[in-house]
Amino acid sequence: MQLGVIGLGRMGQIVVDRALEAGHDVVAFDLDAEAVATAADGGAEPADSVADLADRLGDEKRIWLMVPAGEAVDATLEELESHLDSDDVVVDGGNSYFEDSVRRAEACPAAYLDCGTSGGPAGAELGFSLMVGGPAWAYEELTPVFDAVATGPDGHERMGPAGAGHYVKMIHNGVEYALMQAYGEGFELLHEGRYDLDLESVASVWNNGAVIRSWLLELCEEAFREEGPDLGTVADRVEGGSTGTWTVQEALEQEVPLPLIYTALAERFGSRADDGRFSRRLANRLRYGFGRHEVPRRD
Ligand SMILES: NC(=O)C1=CN([C@@H]2O[C@H](COP(=O)(O)OP(=O)(O)OC[C@H]3O[C@@H](n4cnc5c(N)ncnc54)[C@H](O)[C@@H]3O)[C@@H](O)[C@H]2O)C=CC1
Ligand SMILES: O=C(CO)[C@H](O)[C@H](O)COP(=O)(O)O
Repeated sequence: MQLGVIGLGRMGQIVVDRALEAGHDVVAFDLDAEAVATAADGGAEPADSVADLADRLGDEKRIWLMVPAGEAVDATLEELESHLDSDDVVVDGGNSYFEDSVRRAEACPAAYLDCGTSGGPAGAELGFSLMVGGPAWAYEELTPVFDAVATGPDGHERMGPAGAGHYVKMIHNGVEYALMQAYGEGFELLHEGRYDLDLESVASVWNNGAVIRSWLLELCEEAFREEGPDLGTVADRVEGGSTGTWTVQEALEQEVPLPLIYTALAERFGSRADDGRFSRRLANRLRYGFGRHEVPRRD
């Protein structure tokens, strides 16, 4: 199959490489000419604009977007619009908000597949896990490409109509936040606790048969190995947060309690206070107010 890929960053380049490896023809475009050159070195046909990519694809276009969620997706779709008709299929493989995907599916002249993608750049060799929403015929049409980009036929599934793919991926990320928080808390107690433990070796033992073994735990083991048992210079600050925020917003709307995911998100936001948490500083001072407890003060 001939596939157009727009967005050739950490994730898009893997889509290109895996599609090429599986024998598909790829036409590639990115705003960054260097990224296009890298894709061309790997065997893709380079395009110098969205319109050029569309022209090179001919009839029955199959196009995979792997650009940052938000404005970049809308801008790309706007450029593509006049080149698309109802026989064409556009896949958005990024972390778009599911309601944006529903809106885009309604407006797009082509069939639109919202595809939640999990596995990250580290998933290049194994392949991704793909959660797809949109028309069944378009999903079936793109199945050879999904087989190539995912771990294989078991690594992708149609979740339902428009929005369902990105909805499932949003909640996947909420779970990711909670799992990261749980591992973080466990290792914090081990680190601060009463035994002098080698955290890399704890993670390694847990990864060998323990109930809580997982890829995230393998990444904990890697972090202790590469950064050292105290995590070296790694800062107390966690970026990102959009997908977790959407998950919590949806939970509030559906009145489904998600205390773990909410707490993980709140901890992430809390980590960004450059000047220390105001609430903790006030609690510190209040203990003096009611108990005359000593107030630890900063320099
Ligand atoms: N990095 C990760 O672990 C994962 C990322 N995703 C999602 O995949 C999408 C892409 O992520 P990454 O590859 O990590 O980002 P990235 O920042 O590495 O790459 C994005 C690429 O898109 C290009 N781009 C931006 N606007 C463009 C436009 N209008 N037209 C053409 N190219 C444009 C940029 O030049 C860049 O090369 C995002 O939605 C992200 O949330 C999904 C799963 C995992
Ligand atoms: O989707 C992912 C992993 O599954 C991406 O790594 C994403 O960027 C993480 O989300 P956030 O920025 O909200 O932490």
